[in-house]
Amino acid sequence: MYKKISLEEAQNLLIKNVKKTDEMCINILKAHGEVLAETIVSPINQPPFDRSPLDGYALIAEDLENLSLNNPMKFKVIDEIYAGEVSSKKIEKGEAIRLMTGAPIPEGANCVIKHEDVIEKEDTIFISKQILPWQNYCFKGEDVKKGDRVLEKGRFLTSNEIGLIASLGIEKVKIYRKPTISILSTGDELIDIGEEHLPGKIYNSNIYSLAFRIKELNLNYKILGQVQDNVKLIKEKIKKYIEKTDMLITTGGVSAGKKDLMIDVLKDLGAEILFWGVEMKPGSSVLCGKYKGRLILCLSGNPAAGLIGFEVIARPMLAYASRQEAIKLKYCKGKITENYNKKSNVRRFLRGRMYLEEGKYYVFPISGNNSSGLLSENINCNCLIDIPKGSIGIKKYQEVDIAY
Ligand SMILES: Nc1nc2c(c(=O)[nH]1)N[C@H]1C(S)=C(S)[C@@H](COP(=O)(O)OP(=O)(O)OC[C@H]3O[C@@H](n4cnc5c(N)ncnc54)[C@H](O)[C@@H]3O)O[C@H]1N2
Ligand code: MOO
Repeated sequence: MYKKISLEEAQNLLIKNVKKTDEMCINILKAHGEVLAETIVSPINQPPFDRSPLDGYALIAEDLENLSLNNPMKFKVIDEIYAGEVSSKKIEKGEAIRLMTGAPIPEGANCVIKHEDVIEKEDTIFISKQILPWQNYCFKGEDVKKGDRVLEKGRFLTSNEIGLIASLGIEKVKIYRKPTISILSTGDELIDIGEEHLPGKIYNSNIYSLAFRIKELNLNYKILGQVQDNVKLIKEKIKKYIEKTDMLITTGGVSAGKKDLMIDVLKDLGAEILFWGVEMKPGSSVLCGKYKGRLILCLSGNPAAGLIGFEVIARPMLAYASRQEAIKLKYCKGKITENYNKKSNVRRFLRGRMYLEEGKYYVFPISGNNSSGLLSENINCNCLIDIPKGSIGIKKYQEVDIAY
């Protein structure tokens, strides 16, 4: 018999034994939602040249020193530059160059005046508005300088980061490969959706819940389907797929029934058993082994128990292995909005719905006093209420620990 361990011990054992994924180089078109495995240092100045933020005229601001309303200053327009072009001319005293937004500011000029603020007459413009040196002037490198560290290793890549990387002309980046988690359900009673609903059989919902929960955590999943309660068949399936995945999650066959075979499967395979049983409810029936360098986490077949086990046991390890801060299990305190009378001689996770009101968290317990943990209770659930071992019940508005 194995001794049950605490949830924290189980979390730590998984983190200690999981193999982090390696780095890979990918095109930025594929990098959205990935974690950066390198620090991005800018190879260029951005913008790469001094440029105009307006459609207008570049000139020497000091040429406007004697300007007054009655004495507009006159400038000779010597060239015209569109964005994407460069002028070969240098501005001298009394000269201006017409330029469009984004065009490089020509040599000699130190400001730009807006098109709307000048009077144009053929090759001449008249200005009666004061403008200062460096006004309406965008400097080379004012966004990013060549050699700047723009993004640090470990940064999660959203559209903002990818846009910035693209602005520097970087085509490929190094990222941490996202782990793939394969999922296998065991149970003679299981049928897949689309199959005939024969007596005694139930639809395999676990595989769907887990696959899409993994997807919600921004990780890759692979559905291996379901297999009967047969040690040989389960072993064959695991052997066939284990080296094509980063880890395996199975459901079913982990408690004390005659067909709870997962312990035999792992032992027969020669897997190292990390633990069997965690001091919590639901989801205490959970087994974990390590085989061919990969974790095999065997969750309870009971849908509620398996999913809660996945959240509190597997998620911290998945956040660590994928280097995603955002998917870590988070904790806060909040006031429970109903009485919960059930005594608990073991730590218990209760599904709940938390909300924020006037800066304080409240949590409504979805699971009732005698709930056996039904799948329908997952609808509207956005957190778990963490009830400590030895609780004699919780009074309305008492403060509780919430995991989400
Ligand atoms: N003598 C004891 N019996 C049980 C104990 C115990 O301590 N002593 N613990 C009970 C608790 S609590 C749980 S939870 C379950 C855990 O059982 P398993 O994890 O071994 O899972 P199964 O027996 O295979 O299935 C449990 C339940 O869930 C249904 N199921 C299984 N797989 C799926 C699936 N993929 N999709 C939907 N539903 C599934 C299955 O038909 C069973 O009804 O053990 C208790 N017994
Ligand atoms: O381990 Mo069972 O999960 O308490 O429902």
